Amino acid sequence: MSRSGIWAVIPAAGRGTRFGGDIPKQYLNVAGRPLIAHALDALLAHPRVVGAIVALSADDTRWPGWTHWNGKPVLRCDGGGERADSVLAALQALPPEVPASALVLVHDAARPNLHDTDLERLIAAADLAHDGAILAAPVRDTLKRASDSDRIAATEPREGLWRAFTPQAFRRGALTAALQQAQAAGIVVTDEAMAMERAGARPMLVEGREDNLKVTTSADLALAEYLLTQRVRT
Ligand SMILES: Nc1ccn([C@@H]2O[C@H](COP(=O)(O)OP(=O)(O)OP(=O)(O)O)[C@@H](O)[C@H]2O)c(=O)n1
Ligand SMILES: C[C@](O)(CO)[C@H](O)COP(=O)(O)O
Repeated sequence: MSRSGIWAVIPAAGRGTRFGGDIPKQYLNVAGRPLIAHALDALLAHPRVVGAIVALSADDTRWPGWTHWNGKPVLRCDGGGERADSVLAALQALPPEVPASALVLVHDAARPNLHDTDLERLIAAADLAHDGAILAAPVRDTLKRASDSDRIAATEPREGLWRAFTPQAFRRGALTAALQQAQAAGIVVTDEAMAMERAGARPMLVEGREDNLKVTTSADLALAEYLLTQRVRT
């Protein structure tokens, strides 16, 4: 399998409606920097990652205009209505010389606490896995299905269930085709693996750190601040 340069694809065109507030959460200051900066740092620190493309809202006025990070190119493109549309737009906006066989790492701008050890393990798995690989963690809590009145309707079996994180690593061509197929079918996929699964792939699950959190609501911010501040100190 190709071990060429890897491009990071960062969906950052969301509105942060669950988070609230006037500032899109990807630009909130966490541990002294915008949330998105932490994701760029983690991805572009890896020697195999040669550049990043960031999908932004067409009316984004806060993008600082970064064109390079850690000496590597940072491109931007317009995102879309759904996260999957933003990822597809970014894949299609990558430089044409990026081969279809090149690995891409799709990582949420809202996940600031990616560790280099997780990234290295994901890339090592994706190098060998024809169907790609994602960071994830086994479900460790008991899962309840709610009734329409927010009472427990049932307990769901958790054996074999995992929570998907990002980055998710796939070959550019295969992921582009899978996302196009899902879009054409009117299916809104919530992660890249879902599109690949629909196309018949069985991506590898790579167990990652539980603190690879996604900042979704304001309650997540304090934990993100703590985790990132601790990293700076250590
Ligand atoms: N149309 C969209 C929607 C989301 N995202 C990005 O996908 C990541 C994960 O999405 P989420 O956490 O849901 O962010 P938002 O969509 O902004 O949040 P909400 O659903 O609460 O509006 C974020 O980095 C977000 O910016 C994107 O690029 N394009
Ligand atoms: C891609 C993802 O982070 C994997 O868990 C998740 O599906 C994103 O969901 P969101 O609702 O778009 O934040």
